[in-house]
Amino acid sequence: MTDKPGIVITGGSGRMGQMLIRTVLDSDRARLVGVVERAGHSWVGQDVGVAMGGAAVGVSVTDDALEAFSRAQAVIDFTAPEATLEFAALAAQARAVHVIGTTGMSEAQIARLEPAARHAVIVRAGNMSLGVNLLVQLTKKVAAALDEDFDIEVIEAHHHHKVDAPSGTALMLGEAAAEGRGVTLADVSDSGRDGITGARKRGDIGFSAIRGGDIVGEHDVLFAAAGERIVLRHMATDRAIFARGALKAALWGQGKDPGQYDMLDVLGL
Ligand SMILES: NC(=O)C1=CN([C@@H]2O[C@H](COP(=O)(O)OP(=O)(O)OC[C@H]3O[C@@H](n4cnc5c(N)ncnc54)[C@H](O)[C@@H]3O)[C@@H](O)[C@H]2O)C=CC1
Ligand SMILES: O=C(O)C1=N[C@H](C(=O)O)C[C@H](O)C1
Repeated sequence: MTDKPGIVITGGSGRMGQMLIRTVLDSDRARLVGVVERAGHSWVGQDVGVAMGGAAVGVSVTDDALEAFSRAQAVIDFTAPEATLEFAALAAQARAVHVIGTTGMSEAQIARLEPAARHAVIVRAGNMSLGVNLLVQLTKKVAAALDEDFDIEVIEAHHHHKVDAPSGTALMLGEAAAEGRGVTLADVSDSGRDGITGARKRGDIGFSAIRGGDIVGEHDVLFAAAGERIVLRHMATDRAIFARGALKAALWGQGKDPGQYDMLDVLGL
């Protein structure tokens, strides 16, 4: 027997899934007790170590999420919005901490997490890295210090597989800028510009998205005024930063009261 928390990874074959599996297997603070994939996925039924091209690790990939969650203390979930909502209900049923890295959730989908959070700990963040969460706080401070003479634009770049825009991180940075300015992001958000858009509106917070190649994730917060510009930048070069943050969140959540938390809570920022 061991008292190290047992962790289940959902979406195990994905870019983040595989990074999370390696991170948990390498950790001396947690155990990998399950890996979940979609029903019908070629990995289901295989040992996950073998499926990843290496030696067996004694954990079979399953499509039975509830059975896997019932053996775990935490579920780390970087999949897709509707899958994450299903997993939230099941993780709550199993009373497992649910760490959500999935982005692209609508406001309505986020609201649907609330019932699960009454029974279990949910830690959700569009970016689990220390650097980005620090950048969130810096963005809030700079936005609070500057007036609307400075146009704020969040510019993000990601790999060509990414399906959502603006990125979850860009939205976190936009929210931070809006909070610093004392406004509501929904009232001032300007994304997806194309065609004759008209001049930039004073006070708007803009979003620009680049998609290409294998870019892991880059985010600039630009404060542009007449005669000067400030740029706050984070560049991710390795997905391990997100996986390490997610595992930290899974461990931090043990024994916490049910509810919704984010990485600022986990990192104490
Ligand atoms: N919060 C953070 O720090 C980060 C968040 N992300 C987000 O994580 C998510 C996944 O990103 P990637 O790994 O690049 O995508 P991916 O497409 O490589 O992986 C997604 C995985 O989820 C699986 N999946 C989908 N529906 C499922 C279901 N119902 N049951 C079980 N598995 C299911 C897919 O089969 C796939 O293996 C995206 O929303 C991305 O934006 C990515 C990196 C960092
Ligand atoms: O899809 C990704 O890859 C990433 N998604 C997150 C986001 O939407 O911000 C975090 C990171 O930038 C990588």
